[in-house]
Amino acid sequence: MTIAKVIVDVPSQNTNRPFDYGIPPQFSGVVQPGVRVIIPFGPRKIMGYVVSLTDKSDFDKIKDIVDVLDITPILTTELLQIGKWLSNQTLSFYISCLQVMLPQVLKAKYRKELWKTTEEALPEELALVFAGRDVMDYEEFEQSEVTYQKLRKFVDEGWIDVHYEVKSRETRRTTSMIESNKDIIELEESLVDLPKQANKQRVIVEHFLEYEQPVPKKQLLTTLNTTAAALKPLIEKGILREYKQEILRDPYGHRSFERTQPFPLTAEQQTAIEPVLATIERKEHDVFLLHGVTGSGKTEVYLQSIQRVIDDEQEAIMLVPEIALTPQMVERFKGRFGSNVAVLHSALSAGEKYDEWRKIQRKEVQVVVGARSAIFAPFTNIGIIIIDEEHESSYKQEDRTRYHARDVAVERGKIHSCPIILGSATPALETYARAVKGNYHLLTLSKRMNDATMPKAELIDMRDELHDGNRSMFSRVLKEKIEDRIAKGEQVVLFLNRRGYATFVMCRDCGHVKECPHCDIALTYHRRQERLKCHYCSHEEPMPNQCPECESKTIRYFGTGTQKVEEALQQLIPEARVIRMDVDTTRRKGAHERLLNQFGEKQADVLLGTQMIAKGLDFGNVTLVGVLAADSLLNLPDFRASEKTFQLLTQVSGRAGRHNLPGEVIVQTYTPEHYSIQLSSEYNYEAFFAEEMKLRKAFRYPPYYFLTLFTVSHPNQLKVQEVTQKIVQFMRQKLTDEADVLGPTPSALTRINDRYRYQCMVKYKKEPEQRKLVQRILHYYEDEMKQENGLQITVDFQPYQLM
Ligand SMILES: Nc1ncnc2c1ncn2[C@@H]1O[C@H](COP(=O)(O)OP(=O)(O)OP(=O)(O)O)[C@@H](O)[C@H]1O
Ligand SMILES: [Zn+2]
Ligand SMILES: [Zn+2]
Repeated sequence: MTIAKVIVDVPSQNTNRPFDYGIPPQFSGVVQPGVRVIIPFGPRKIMGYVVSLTDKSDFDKIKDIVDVLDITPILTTELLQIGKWLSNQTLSFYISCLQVMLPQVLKAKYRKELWKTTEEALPEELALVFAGRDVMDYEEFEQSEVTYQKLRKFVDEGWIDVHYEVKSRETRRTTSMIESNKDIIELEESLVDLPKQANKQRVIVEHFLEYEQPVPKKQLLTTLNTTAAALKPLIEKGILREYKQEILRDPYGHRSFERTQPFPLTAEQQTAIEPVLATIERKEHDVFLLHGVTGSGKTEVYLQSIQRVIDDEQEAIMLVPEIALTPQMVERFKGRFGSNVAVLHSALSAGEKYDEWRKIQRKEVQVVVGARSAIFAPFTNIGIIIIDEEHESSYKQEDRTRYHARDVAVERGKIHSCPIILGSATPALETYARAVKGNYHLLTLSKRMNDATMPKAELIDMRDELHDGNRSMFSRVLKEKIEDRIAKGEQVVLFLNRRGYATFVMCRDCGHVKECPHCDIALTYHRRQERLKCHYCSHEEPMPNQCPECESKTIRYFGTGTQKVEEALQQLIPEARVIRMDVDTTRRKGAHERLLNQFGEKQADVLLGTQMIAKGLDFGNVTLVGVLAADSLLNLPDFRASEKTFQLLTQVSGRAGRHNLPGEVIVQTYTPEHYSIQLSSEYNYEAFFAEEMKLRKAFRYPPYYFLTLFTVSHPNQLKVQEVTQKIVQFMRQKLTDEADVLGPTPSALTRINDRYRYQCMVKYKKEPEQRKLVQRILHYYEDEMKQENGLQITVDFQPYQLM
């Protein structure tokens, strides 16, 4: 094998295929599929991934690989195959699909430099910026007056050249180790040879006479209460040896986890787990939907299924939504499987993530618990993949490679011939429909643990409150019940949906709302810095002290942020001890954990928060859950709005009465008659499913139809309209009559970052030609899309964000 097929690190249509490179003799045997290499590409050197080896190339002249970055492949052959599949599924570039599977630090960083390529004096304009240097940073050059056109000209004329230097961001942490370099007898002899006054050296040598094992330098010096100065002569004389050993950063290293034993399963759990265990045993692929009400013991079923896989010497991937990856959750897995677990989530630093990933790669663990991207864990012998809260939209990646972790799981499950468990109290409509049809295997847990009942939910019509003169954001019932729990020493969870509840700034005189100058969206007021920020671009500005329209001084912030709720609650019930959990209070590392611990230790009566507290929390003393504005999600322009509302209300309600004390839920709403609010308060998933399916059928939405969403953006509004119109026409012409092609429509967020956005939505049942057609569109616009700040067309074959 003398030729490597390489996917180069250039995401574009023309380079979206393997390129052939020769393997020079010094790298033969080292270059294998899945390693990263440095290759010449045009005038520069870049990184690429070897995807296969071959003996023959169709090209006469090929260049050689310059360098190899990995000794062990970082992508398994299976993952290379998954990458290819992903690229076909999502129509993303192959290179992007390979990179999405790897930790951040393994993606190369390039330093761009300008090199002087002549001995002659540079033209004046250039000489000015180079200021006597031969090499300069490209970024610095960009700050200068010289235009890109001029740069181009200078390069063409041979004065200067653009150089790329590939830098790996990979960092490894090492520690110094000390070991004896002699056998026991020689050591004893050296003891005799030591100068009389060298007491410290003597102590060190005696240590190694007693203990043979290598020991970390730091530890050695502290236990023997000595310094490096005493060690140095011993190393110089060759008695001891110092070497570097890699240590993996362990984000949970400072914590010890109490080991837990498997519970004897309840009859329901037993019935649910049996078919899963049987599938593991037979090494078969199957997809299970574990539909279990909140608190029914789904996690215990996961844990025991994983245990079986470990006993079989296989590996397990456990996905949980990012926001549910709480310390409590990690503890449950670490508690059962100890150091056999790697944890991957976004709160870890890039280095920590890389080290957790390497534990998987080096086969030091058999289990990974992580958010979406953990689905690409480089295990080679997977025995089960579990996705908890499978309905969560965070399993869908929303940029570049628009994959859904659920699809990747099923694909990997087929390759590894292993079962998949999708678990939820409120499965996605698509998933439940598949289970009903028999494509997935339905398992049900209908009862809560310890015969606890589902908490009784009461709907409060906030319009009545207003009529009766209560202008506060707390209904009278909710206030009374909070006071009652505080008196009894029980705890309360208050939930506020963040979406649609940002605090915006409005003038009370003229109604003017302060919007972002670059996006069609109201700015959000950030109290601590007294500034207004846009959540879509980075724009920010100070809070104005008068209205820019009418100059009135009555400009105020509106809306109900968690901060405002906290203030209102403190006014209403001054004795309440409140812990607020939102993006602001949990930004600092470890803050999340600290706040939850405080609540668990009953240092507060009320836990007030956003989505962050809706899932995964298991506190026995919580007997009341209050939902402040149940309908805030209902009004989003999204066909899944009702489904999301139902899911969220069910999740939040599930936090109450989980152990011995009975729970209660108060749901405040302006639309108590809405079916998703009604049915969630009755915990009736089946009825909700039936109702929602009728609507989906009538309006031709998933799961009855598939959707493809094109989003076109450009700084010029006319241009966007024109391109979207063309796409609509083309798709209408080429697709069958069965497909609905809708548009061009302005997106719900019509302008982001000074770019206008329009969309075209295709609803269809079966269009085998569709991907080819989309590819033709992308090809057609390729040149325009390459221009900086030019046209952008994104295509999503499974859209979740419709804005
Ligand atoms: N077989 C069992 N015997 C005794 N206790 C159990 C058993 N299975 C689970 N539990 C306990 O019951 C409680 C609820 O279980 P668990 O959290 O697994 O439910 P869940 O369905 O995952 O809940 P949710 O979806 O609401 O997070 C936990 O405290 C768990 O330790
Ligand atoms: Zn005004
Ligand atoms: Zn903006």
